[in-house]
Amino acid sequence: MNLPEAFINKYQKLLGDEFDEFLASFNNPVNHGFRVNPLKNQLPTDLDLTHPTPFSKWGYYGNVKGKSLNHQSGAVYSQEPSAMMVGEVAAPKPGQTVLDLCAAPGGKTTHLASFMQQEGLLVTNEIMGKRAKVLVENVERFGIKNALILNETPESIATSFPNFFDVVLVDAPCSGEGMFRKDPDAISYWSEEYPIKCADRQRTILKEAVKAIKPGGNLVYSTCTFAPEEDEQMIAWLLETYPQFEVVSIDKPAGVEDGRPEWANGNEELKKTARLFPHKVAGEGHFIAKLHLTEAIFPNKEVKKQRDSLTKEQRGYLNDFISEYLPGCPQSDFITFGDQVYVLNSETPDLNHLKVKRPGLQFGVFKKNRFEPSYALALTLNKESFSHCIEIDKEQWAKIVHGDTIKVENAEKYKGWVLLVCENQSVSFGKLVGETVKNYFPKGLRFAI
Ligand SMILES: C[S@@+](CC[C@H](N)C(=O)[O-])C[C@H]1O[C@@H](n2cnc3c(N)ncnc32)[C@H](O)[C@@H]1O
Repeated sequence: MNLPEAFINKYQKLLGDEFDEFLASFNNPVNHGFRVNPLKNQLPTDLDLTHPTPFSKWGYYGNVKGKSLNHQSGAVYSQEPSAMMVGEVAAPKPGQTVLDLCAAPGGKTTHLASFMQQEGLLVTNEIMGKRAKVLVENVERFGIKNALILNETPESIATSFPNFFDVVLVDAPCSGEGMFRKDPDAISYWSEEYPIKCADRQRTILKEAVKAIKPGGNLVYSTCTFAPEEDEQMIAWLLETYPQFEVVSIDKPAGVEDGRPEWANGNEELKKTARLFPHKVAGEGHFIAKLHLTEAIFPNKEVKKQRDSLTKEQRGYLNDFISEYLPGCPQSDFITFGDQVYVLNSETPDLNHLKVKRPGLQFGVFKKNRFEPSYALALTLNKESFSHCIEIDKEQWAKIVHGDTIKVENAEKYKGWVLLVCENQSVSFGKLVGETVKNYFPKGLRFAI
């Protein structure tokens, strides 16, 4: 691998005797990984689950194809193995308020949701419009019901959510040195000054992120770079600027190292942070810090709640659908954006002035005199929660994701919405007319096997 000379010189000085081993690791193969989805009631099929990663209880080494049932149904999420440690350090509890500030494509968001078990509010935000779209797709595929998805700046998040979250994750945009082996293109962006520029941006993001943490809450900061400017030095700056934070010790699996105080201001507390080096663990380079906010930094402001916004007529259509198809579904509040209807989480603040991609789980859409359930809803359900399910085989699944209609034999004498289930994973809604299942797999997501 062709690494920049300035990069080599920098780490030769910093790492000393360790440097040769570090450099050699760039020629080793990349480790691939995936996490299984505990929000689905079924483990994936056809996947080797005999090589767990040490970084997450849901993590395994191995490769998952994008055009596979396991990926499409959200049974798994492909993630670089050492990146799995970030969610594990954050480990939010069900019922908490959680912010993933720099979230796309959604690796950490789906991991945080795995801990939350659909309870509490997960605000997941991505500043770049195109990347926010991918975040939506991944949140929906994973079957997350409690996410509010935003496409905002950290400033506006801080304004709308003052002292609000129990857990804030800043998985910061960084110089990406830890990903050089996995994504050699990242090398072309690198220069000696790049980590310093990235550190400036990270400070700007963190100055906003701290405003959104509740006293008693935790901040998790992570990067995928080795650069001390973006890692230990960033935490040293944070502790000097906001003495209300204390560093929380991170449990480290074998090979994960302590942060290096000598690469910052010598503050021994920095040893509690974690460094993942590719010559020490089977994964790429990462840095993780966890900080506890002991008392408020900023005065408290009241946050207005978002209200249910269904008309009586819309409520009627929804109740009809729920009583026919979702008998055990608990009573929820809903919010409409145009014709689209979303489940409203009780913690959701007033959404005015925010660029909202999804105010909650997309439930469906009102069309003239009827209600049509969404693909996102289908992926949160299982055979037990929907009244009409049809089991399809892999061949039929391939037709569904391609956008074709399928025929089912011995369909019950029944017309209407059906949840299509393949190998115990919900894959889409369809509509049964005679023996034909009309395809409702979203046009924008269709693919050929
Ligand atoms: C390391 S990536 C996040 C990866 C993601 N957490 C995951 O696990 O899939 C950092 C993200 O920060 C976003 N970003 C870039 N500049 C930003 C800024 N000024 N403020 C907030 N986010 C920013 C990038 O678009 C990118 O999606």
